[in-house]
Amino acid sequence: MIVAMDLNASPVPEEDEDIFEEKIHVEEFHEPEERIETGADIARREREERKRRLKRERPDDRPVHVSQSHAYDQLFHTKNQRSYDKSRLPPGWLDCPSSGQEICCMIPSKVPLGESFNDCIPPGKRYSFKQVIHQQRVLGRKLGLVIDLTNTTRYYPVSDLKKECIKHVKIQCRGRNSVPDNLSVNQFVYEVTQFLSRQKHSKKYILVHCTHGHNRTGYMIIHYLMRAMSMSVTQAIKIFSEARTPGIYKPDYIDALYTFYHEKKPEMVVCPPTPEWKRSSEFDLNGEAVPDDDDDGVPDPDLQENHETDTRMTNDDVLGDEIPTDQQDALRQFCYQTLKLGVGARGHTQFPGSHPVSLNRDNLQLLRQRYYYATWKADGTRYMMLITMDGCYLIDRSFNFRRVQMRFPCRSTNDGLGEKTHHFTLLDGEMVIDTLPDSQKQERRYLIYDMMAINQVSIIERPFYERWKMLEKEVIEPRNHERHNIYQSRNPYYRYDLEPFRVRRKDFWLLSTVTKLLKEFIKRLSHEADGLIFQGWDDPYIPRTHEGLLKWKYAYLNSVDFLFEVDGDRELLFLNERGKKKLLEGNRVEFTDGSDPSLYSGKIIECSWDFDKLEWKYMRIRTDKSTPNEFNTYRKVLRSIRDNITEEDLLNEISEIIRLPMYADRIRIDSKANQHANVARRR
Ligand SMILES: Nc1nc2c(ncn2[C@@H]2O[C@H](COP(=O)(O)OP(=O)(O)OP(=O)(O)O)[C@@H](O)[C@H]2O)c(=O)[nH]1
Repeated sequence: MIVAMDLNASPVPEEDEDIFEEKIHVEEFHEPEERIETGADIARREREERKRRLKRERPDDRPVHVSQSHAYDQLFHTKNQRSYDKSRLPPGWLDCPSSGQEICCMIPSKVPLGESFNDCIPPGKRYSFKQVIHQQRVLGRKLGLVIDLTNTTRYYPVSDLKKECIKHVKIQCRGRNSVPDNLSVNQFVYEVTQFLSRQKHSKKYILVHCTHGHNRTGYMIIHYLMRAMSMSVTQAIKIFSEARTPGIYKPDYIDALYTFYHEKKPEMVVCPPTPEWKRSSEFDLNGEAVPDDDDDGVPDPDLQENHETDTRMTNDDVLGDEIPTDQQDALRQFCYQTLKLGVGARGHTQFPGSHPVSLNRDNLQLLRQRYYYATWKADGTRYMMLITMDGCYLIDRSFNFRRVQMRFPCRSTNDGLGEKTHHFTLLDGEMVIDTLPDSQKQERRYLIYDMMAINQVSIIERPFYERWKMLEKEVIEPRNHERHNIYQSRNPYYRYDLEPFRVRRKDFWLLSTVTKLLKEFIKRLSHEADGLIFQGWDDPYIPRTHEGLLKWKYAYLNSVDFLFEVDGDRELLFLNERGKKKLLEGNRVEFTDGSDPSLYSGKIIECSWDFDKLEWKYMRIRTDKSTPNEFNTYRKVLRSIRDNITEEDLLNEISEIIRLPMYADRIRIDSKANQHANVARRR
């Protein structure tokens, strides 16, 4: 084959670049015109200048080594400068070792190139799926899955794999200066976990590849190791670098792993230099810098933006990372099973958390009949939280799961710290933002008020006081213990202070302290509170509406969440009834800030009742909710508004209750039991 080489032509953008397709598009469909330099152009120009400078100032003054294979790379690279031939070789590919050692059934590999690349590759260097399958078979391995992390589909036809009954999963990652995003990482870990859990009789292997099988591949495999096994980032990096020498060679990727897992990078950890086969491919035959997907030139603007930290926190901030839909379905099922709920007409789609009812003159009597404790009603955002070994999930009111990186060690059984972490422990609580009074510094805190499962065992039928005590002993204490003894733990580099929020168990008090709670404690809180919760001390956890779980709010804060719609000149308020929209006739809402109502159309708005004007008053948009309140809830709130139990009414009622013999007896029994428990613990 004769190839005309133009050694002076400027370098071509490399593989894995969507801008490549865009460029063709621009050239084909647009009239040539004078172009204003865009941000991307400037970045590209600066990157090229930097490369040229780098080349001039190579610190060790090494000559630019151009291997024979590299000459091949360049030959075809240059050949394709004009034609944008789909069979360009990725730079450095020929000399890059094909695959590494097995890590938990995963084989890190460079991208296999389909038969259409054969003209560009000398026979001994070919590495298509034909060779991959053969090489692995010689090593006694059968492939069952290929995870492809490249940002293009041009390297091989997936039909090569179908013929061999090998599943192909594409998780498109950009490479270049940015690490794979967190959703892609979650997808990768989920695919590997699912594949391995389905292995029955014969063991099958997973080929993981990006372009060269080092940075993106290493980043993903290390994430898997971190989540599947209990180890530190340093250990996981070492395992990968031993299996695929030299491992990850981009410092940003290594730093991102430490940051993600909240670990301090030990000083002894140094990023390996770029391998020779890669380094030489950074320069073309003309000595020009070649930008490519493993370029570590100009920082990615997206990454830079993430460093901005001085934004104020709000309760509407979206926390955590999206997870694959299939994984979410499986986790939803676990919640339903734990809470012993059948699958209704709407499947597992409804948020199953326990919900209090508003206090009215009737259910106020419950406080006399049953034994209650009280707490403040924290006004942040409601989440259930599912802790698993491979991640911790916040579950919002729309029953959506998002992954957050947190650590929850189990109570130690033999004094060794942090040996195991919780796995399928389900909690309920409220996320609040504490503002420290002096510095105005904000801290996000998850206040846990219930526990429904511990390490896969449902405990919803146990009385509340047992669940609450267990929560302290099994979740809070081990975490605090490890935090305060981190240097003796298995991972002394873990930094709890870098987690996205702090964690605390919510306190509950005897009814006799409600006056203090209302008049002093709530005022001193550093987060919002909008009333009180009365919790039955012996109650099981009741999913959805719990008629015995009572909330009291100041009447002016009693609120309903409506779906608001504007239809022509009509403003409509809707509620929910059995999954359908129900129009509330004859009700209107006033937007006190004078804003245009059409701005709120289609939104869920929280409204309180204006006693003077006898109409609803807009409070805020509920971004955390996708449906309005149930019609039934609305009726209860209305009743509570009408009954208008004032602070004075409530305190009078409580002062009578605490004088009842039933209440005093129970306190005596409880405090005796507590004394016994304390003595036993001290022994
Ligand atoms: N069970 C319980 N709930 C609490 C506690 N502290 C705060 N809450 C919150 O109180 C909420 C119920 O009160 P509502 O006033 O009905 O809730 P809301 O935040 O307005 O939400 P919607 O009812 O959906 O409008 C629960 O969803 C919890 O998030 C607590 O100690 N126990």
